Amino acid sequence: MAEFLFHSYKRKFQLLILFFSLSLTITTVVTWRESSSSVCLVHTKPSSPLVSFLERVQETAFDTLGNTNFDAKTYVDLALKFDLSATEKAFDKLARSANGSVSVNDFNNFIETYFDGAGDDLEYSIPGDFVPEPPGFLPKVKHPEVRAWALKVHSLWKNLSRKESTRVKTQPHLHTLLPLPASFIIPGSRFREVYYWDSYWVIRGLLVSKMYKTAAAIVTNLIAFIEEYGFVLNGARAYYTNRSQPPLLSAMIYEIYKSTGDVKLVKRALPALRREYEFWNSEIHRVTIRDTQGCSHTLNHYYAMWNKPRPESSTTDKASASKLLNASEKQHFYHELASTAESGWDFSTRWMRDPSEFTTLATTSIIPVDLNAFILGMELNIAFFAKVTGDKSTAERFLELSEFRKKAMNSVFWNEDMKQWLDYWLSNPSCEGDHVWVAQHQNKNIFASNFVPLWMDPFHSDTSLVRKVVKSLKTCGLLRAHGIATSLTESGQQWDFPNGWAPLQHMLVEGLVKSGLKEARSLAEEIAVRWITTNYISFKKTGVMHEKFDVGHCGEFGGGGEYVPQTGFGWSNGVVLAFLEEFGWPQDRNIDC
Ligand SMILES: OC[C@H]1O[C@H](O[C@H]2O[C@H](CO)[C@@H](O)[C@H](O)[C@H]2O)[C@H](O)[C@@H](O)[C@@H]1O
Repeated sequence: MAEFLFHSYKRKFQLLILFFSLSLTITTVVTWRESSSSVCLVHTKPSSPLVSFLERVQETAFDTLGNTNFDAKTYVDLALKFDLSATEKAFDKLARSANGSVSVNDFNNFIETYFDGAGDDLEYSIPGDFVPEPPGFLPKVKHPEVRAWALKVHSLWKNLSRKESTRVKTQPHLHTLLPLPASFIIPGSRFREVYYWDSYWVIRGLLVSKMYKTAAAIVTNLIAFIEEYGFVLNGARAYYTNRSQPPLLSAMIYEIYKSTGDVKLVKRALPALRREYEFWNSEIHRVTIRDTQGCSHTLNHYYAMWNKPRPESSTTDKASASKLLNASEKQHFYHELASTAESGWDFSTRWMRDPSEFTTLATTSIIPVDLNAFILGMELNIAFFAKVTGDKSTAERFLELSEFRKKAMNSVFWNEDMKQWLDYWLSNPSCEGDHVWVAQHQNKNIFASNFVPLWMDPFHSDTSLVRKVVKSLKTCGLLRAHGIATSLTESGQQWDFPNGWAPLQHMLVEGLVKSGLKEARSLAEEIAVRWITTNYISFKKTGVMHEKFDVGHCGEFGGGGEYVPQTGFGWSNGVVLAFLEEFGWPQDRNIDC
């Protein structure tokens, strides 16, 4: 009887939810996530037949070629030479052994016959606004060696600039690469497509390089995502359509506008930004929490519309999930994996209930400090753009929203003892309605993200607050010989100690600088000098720019995580250029470890 009632209630509720889902701008399928303690709804996007097929190819590649030098992403980036049904037929005809492998020879022949290589559907394109030494480039960099290196970093935009081959547009069904209206800058190496949050720091670098058109082209692509999907995708691939990444599009447009005064761009972007704002505030990303005074606050969390292995890491995700017992636990874990990828911090102990157990990832049960700081920034930027375009009521509405969020962040995240903003763990899964704030649920572990609100105007303009935060940043253990560590936990995950990431250095440094406080600027410069030095020394040793660095060892790039360290690298280049623009490099300052 109880079971019957539960299922009939479940069906009615499901119908209700389906009705509401239709009104969401994103079309998702609603499924249930059941665990011993709760029943949650999970919104998921359907998979594309091409992506599902390429996952099978990836699986066979893994079984056939083994783990050495294996990168799962390569296989979902392959482009078909013939249509899917012909390719699938040939694949199904391959002779297999009991474990699903085929002979290396047969497999290689199949790949060669039926596919273009990963990245073959992209072409190098020298940006039209690139010049070897732009007039007015880095006027404060006087040291000849540093200047020569900065010019090399600037010239890397040529290596990282791509446009899609026309086939992507004319035969999109053969590609997982999504058709884009303009050319773009990629992060580098295996990341051969445009990425969302990486683009912010790429654009910061492009602005230093005076490449305004290249910067605007990137933004054009991201706006096109919103027009097509209702949000900015993690990256330009069919397998990234189930999630976004940290929302920084409005910040990109703000920076471009500041450099160019391009009102036309602002006008074009505004409706898209409002749509993006709706996406981040739709049911799946929204959490309501009541504070100790009884005030209700609305904040946001990460939530991917996916509960299967991530196609670009399918073999890895299945292996990680293998210790979980049932299908529902696996689905739950896959949902958390994809939601963590939405955070950009994939992966980190920050998101794990038990830092020693990867399968305890619980990102959707956390209200993250940095995400809410980014959305606060979005509210302020939309208000600013509305003002620029003469839309007074929108400007007022978004300013009011930013006030609400600031209050919410103060109530939910701020910890007066630690002088940091702390992520908040929801006491029950985020699917279960309103939450009541309790002090023990602030995550007391130290992460660089605990300082990200400083990047936002309402926080860095508060002098007494900045003084406290500066003290905390200096003493909390994150400040290392060669930059700010991501966390204090050495887990082997890439968004943990001892790795330092360019975006984290930049947000903290810029927040300190913007406060206008002398002591904050001097800490900012100290961090920037350490970071520039390690980037430079590693470049001298390896000839390339790296994706992440080991902040404990001068000139050493970072490691850990699920793929080998990558080079190129968009955001590292952007941050080095932005730091050199801000602080310069005097002739008499050595650059050495
Ligand atoms: O292939 C695994 C994951 O790779 C990406 O994440 C990492 O690289 C991105 C590009 O530089 C970066 O934005 C992200 O912060 C990194 O952790 C990708 O974004 C993930 O979705 C993907 O699963």
